[in-house]
Amino acid sequence: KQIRRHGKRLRKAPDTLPLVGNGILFMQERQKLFAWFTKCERLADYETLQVSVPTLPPGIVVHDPLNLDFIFRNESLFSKGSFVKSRAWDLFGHGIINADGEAWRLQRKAGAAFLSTANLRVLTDVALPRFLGEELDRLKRVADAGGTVDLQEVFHEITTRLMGKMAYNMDMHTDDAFTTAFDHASGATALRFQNPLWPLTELITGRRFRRSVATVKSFGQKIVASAVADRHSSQRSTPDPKAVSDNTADTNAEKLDQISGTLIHSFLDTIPDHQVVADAALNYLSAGRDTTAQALTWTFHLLFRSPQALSQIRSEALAVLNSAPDAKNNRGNSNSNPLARLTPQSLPYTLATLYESLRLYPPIPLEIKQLVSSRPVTLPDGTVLPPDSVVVWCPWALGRSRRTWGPDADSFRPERWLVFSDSDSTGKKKGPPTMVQRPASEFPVFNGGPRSCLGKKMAEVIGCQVIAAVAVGFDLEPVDDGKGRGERRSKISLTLPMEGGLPVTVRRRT
Ligand code: HEM
Repeated sequence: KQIRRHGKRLRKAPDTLPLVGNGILFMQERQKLFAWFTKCERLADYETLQVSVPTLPPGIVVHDPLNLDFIFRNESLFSKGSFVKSRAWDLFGHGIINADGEAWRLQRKAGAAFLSTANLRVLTDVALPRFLGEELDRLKRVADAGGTVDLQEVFHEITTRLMGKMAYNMDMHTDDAFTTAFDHASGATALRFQNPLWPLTELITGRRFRRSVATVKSFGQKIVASAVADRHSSQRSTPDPKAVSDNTADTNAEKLDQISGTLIHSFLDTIPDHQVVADAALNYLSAGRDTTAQALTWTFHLLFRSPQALSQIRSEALAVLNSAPDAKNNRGNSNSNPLARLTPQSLPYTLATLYESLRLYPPIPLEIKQLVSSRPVTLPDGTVLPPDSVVVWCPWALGRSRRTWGPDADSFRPERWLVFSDSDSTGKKKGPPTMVQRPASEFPVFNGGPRSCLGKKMAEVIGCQVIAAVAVGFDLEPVDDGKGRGERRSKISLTLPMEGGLPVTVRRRT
């Protein structure tokens, strides 16, 4: 079907071939696909382009922020649809990433309670300093032995342990069978979106995928069984976050224990079917841990090539660590770990660095929605979409848009995220900077509208504390494996893992 704007056919995306349309192009490896989306964005200058693949519904690639804003605001029209759900079903099942309606609402509500301000405070003050501290000790041991370590794996271990303890009250690690199985299943699911013949292909190559999904699902059941056992032993229901924030006399360990398992217990309180609870748990685990660990990995990849930014992060963090603890925020009580003072509020340059890295390397680099309406819908630019149309946007390409970000869109420049409200008579900037706020339609890295990411604040907290602590504590040097400091690739996945990890040598800083 031809899609039209103001009565005229939409321009086709570049490299569209007769008969096969963009079918062969979409099967390219993902780095080439990202480059192609970037090329589309630059050619289109915000214009909506048509894409087509034989046997699939008609599709468009969206670039205009006005269109994206409309899509976010009309979430009930532009949802996952059968196009996304059928491909993601095996891995995500009834979980929030795939769910609509009541099932989605319940999981979103439970997630919002889990990510409450009080819980994030325990994350900043207790849980993160504990698990980050253990990984910092590991880095020290590697440094003393003169060895190397995969930084991506270090970050993954921190986010896995955090989510494991806080959400499920479980001791989780990255070297388990679940992680390997999930990585494989995520890659195979991503391939389903690129290959229109996936049901046939999987008849031949799908065995490992099915095994991986089975391992993932059985891990979901293990999470549920552990929470049910927890309930029986302690007669526990959903922990009350207020009890934590109100009682400053509690020790840190008590605070963490009180909130541990908040998420899974609130699922068990509200969702009767344990299979749905297991899917919900697995979805949150993948949404929370992989994205954040990958964001940290790409941030350090960028910092290795920008010594000036790295040194600014170190100065900022040292100034915070060397200043008097902030009694008002209770960051200086005897319970507090100094790492707890490394927060997004105290580290504006570090937060800007995280955002700049997310702009260039968005952990969810491609988004696909489907028009679920029995009637055509007109986008703000006049594009008339027939029912079932597939709508695609590429945060990877939109983050590199020169029209949105300026001629230096390809450059890593954290300063672009900071504004100084005050400058002296010589024009020198005074006072602390504030973060530039970009609408989700221009910076869709955390999605927008009612289904925007629930964990943005959690990601900011983890990002700032980890980046600052690692930068202050260590000199890291990427291992010269032929790739050195050059461009790195992402391996096939629904998210953006760095292919081959980020191996580094480690030296302690005094
Ligand atoms: C840098 C880190 C992160 C990035 C870039 C990110 C990005 C996103 C994006 C793009 C979506 C929409 C995906 C879709 O189309 O379905 C999303 C959804 C979601 N994210 Fe995040 N995320 C991050 C970290 C987190 C964390 C730490 C959590 C905490 C558990 C989290 C929880 C969720 C949840 C629950 C959803 C589903 C929301 C819904 O469908 O209502 N995310 N995230």
